[in-house]
Amino acid sequence: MTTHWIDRDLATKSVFVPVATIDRIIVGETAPMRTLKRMISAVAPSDAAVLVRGPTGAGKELVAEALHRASGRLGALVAVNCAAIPADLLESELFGHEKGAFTGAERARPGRIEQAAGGTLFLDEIGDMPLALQAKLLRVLETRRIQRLGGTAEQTVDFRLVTATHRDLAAAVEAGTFRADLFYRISVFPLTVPSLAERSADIPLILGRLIEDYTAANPSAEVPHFDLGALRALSAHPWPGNVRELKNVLMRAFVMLPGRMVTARHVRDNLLGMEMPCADSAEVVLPEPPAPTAKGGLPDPTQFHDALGKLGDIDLRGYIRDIEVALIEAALDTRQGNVAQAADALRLRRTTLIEKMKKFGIRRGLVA
Ligand SMILES: Nc1ncnc2c1ncn2[C@@H]1O[C@H](COP(=O)(O)OP(=O)(O)OP(=O)(O)O)[C@@H](O)[C@H]1O
Repeated sequence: MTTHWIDRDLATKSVFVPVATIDRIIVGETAPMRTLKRMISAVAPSDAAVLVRGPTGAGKELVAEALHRASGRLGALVAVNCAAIPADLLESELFGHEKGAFTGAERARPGRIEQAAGGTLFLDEIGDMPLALQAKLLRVLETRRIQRLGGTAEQTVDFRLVTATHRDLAAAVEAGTFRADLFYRISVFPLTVPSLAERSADIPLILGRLIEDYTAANPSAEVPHFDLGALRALSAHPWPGNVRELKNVLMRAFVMLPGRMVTARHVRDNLLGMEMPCADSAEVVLPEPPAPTAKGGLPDPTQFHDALGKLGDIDLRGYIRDIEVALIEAALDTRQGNVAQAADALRLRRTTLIEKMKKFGIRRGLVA
């Protein structure tokens, strides 16, 4: 950690907030994500300006949300995407305007900076802010005072600034498109969100959270189940669009493979390659039972010794989950969706089976 991060605000106000608060917002347990969350926890309670860097779709906005929620600030989190608003409108969007300030300003309107009073102002894509506006923002950061367009009175505003960019701002300073003084002002505490490829071991966890979010918003959606091979294929993908791209892949799985077992081939051909899955594979694909078998057709557990020798490693929890899902679905299929009979067949209590079905998103036989 370099000392230029330690400014007065940070030194006097920083208290670590529990990482649990941040864990609820940002999913990820790999080393770079744990480090990022510890840094968020350390800086959140201070007033230090945070610059969030990272590739597109990696979760920079989520970091801003985590910083705000963990800050204890009672005001709102106000987000402005500097790249999405035309340059000539950005100034009035940020500073607000008085009635008659320009043609069409029929009413006075507070700006986004005012709206962030007592809270956090999140300026996304700050690297796209026009130079003239950069000078005005710098003045606000130095004086903590703003003036609406067409107004004469100044007012004091207390907000915490979080900015984000996928650009190399130091290079933009060199090129003369970003002010050096503003760069130092906004990057008191720089945070970097790693690309998804740098934390591919987090993909199953992130996928789980995205599925939860999707089913909360679409309760009747049938959840696709990713088998071990599918998870491996996802891990091998380079993810240029990061978590946003993973989210798109999952949306395709909900549309193309609802309630089905998703395999590595599905991932490569249908979800990343965008071919429609074959109609003849419309049924749930159960793993091939290897021979010789014990217990009336189920794989003999002694075979795992040989298999593991060849494989080298295995995601045990993922593999056991796939087996559980496949057996529960098979039991339900053969009992025409009757949960009580399927529970008997699996020697489970009915309530235990229902709990498992809810956990895995298996809806067959459950009353909505
Ligand atoms: N760790 C994560 N866990 C769950 N969802 C995530 C995670 N990271 C990102 N997402 C989701 O991925 C999507 C993209 O994230 P976000 O908008 O924060 O990225 P960004 O880096 O700000 O993108 P951009 O550079 O385009 O502004 C969002 O829907 C977000 O909720």
